[in-house]
Amino acid sequence: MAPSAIYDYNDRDGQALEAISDAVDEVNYIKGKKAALYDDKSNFDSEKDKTQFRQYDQACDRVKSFYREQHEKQTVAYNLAARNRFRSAARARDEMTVWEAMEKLNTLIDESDPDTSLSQIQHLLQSAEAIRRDGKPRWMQLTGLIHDLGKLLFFYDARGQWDVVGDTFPVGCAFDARIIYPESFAGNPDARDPVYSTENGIYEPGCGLDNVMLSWGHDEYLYHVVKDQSTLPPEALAMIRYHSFYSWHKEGAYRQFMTDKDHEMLKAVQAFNPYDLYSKSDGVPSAEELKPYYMDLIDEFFPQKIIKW
Ligand SMILES: O[C@H]1[C@H](O)[C@@H](O)[C@H](O)[C@@H](O)[C@H]1O
Ligand SMILES: [Fe+2]
Ligand SMILES: [Fe+2]
Repeated sequence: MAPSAIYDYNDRDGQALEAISDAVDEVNYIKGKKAALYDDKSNFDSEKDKTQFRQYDQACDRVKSFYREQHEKQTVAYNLAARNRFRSAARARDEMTVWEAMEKLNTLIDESDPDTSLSQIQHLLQSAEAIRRDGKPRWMQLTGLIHDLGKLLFFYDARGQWDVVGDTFPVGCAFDARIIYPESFAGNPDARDPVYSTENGIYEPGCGLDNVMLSWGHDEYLYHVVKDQSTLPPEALAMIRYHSFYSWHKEGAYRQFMTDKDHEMLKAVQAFNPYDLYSKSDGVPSAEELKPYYMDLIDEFFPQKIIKW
């Protein structure tokens, strides 16, 4: 389908189709959500083949030097300090609506991303629209819309992009070889620490991902914001918190730390991932046209409207 056709339902027959899509959501809820959530016959209209995404060996120098810096600086010491700063900073850093946050984020160009040079608002709308197009529940559409809003951290309390964007990985245990550019961890002092460099490091097998410290960035930050201020379900929180943890959700690393609940959440994160990744080659959505639909969706799950960031 040509990109222009994808957004047809926003034009002439928009209202009728919106009613149908609402009804489909309703049914999905009643049916117990999961069947609709976890089927993976995705029907993306990408011009780009799926194998052409995340080709880090062919990525430009900007991406490579981003990851060198991130892998050298994300240490246990840094992660404890970042979490302390986050907790002690008198909330809030800022107060604004979700839509205002999307607009604020729009000036950031993500240096870690080899697959898109679009603005963040466009990436968020592409993800949400791909989820909506597949008839997924409203909470999941909203999750697509907001999943990268944690990148706002860049404007508040960041040392650079290296502690905001990019893939995440656990600190405090050995860096797995399935993380992209694993060789760049040689410059991280934790790789030579007698405890942090062991397979389980400071963790116990089966301790649960809740207890594993993932490299600080947009996922963890937004998870806390959304957990406290929205009515989104646990699957949505997991999609937000773990969407950048590719060595885990895509490559199968760090499975020894998981609990039964983490296995459930893994399915949700994996169901979300194609919408985040492959929608990057979809047509560019019109923020103005889509705004009314998503404003309603935001109101549904963020009761107090003005969010503390
Ligand atoms: O470059 C991207 C980008 O920063 C995304 O927001 C993040 O979720 C991905 O894991 C990463 O590969
Ligand atoms: Fe992200
Ligand atoms: Fe994303």
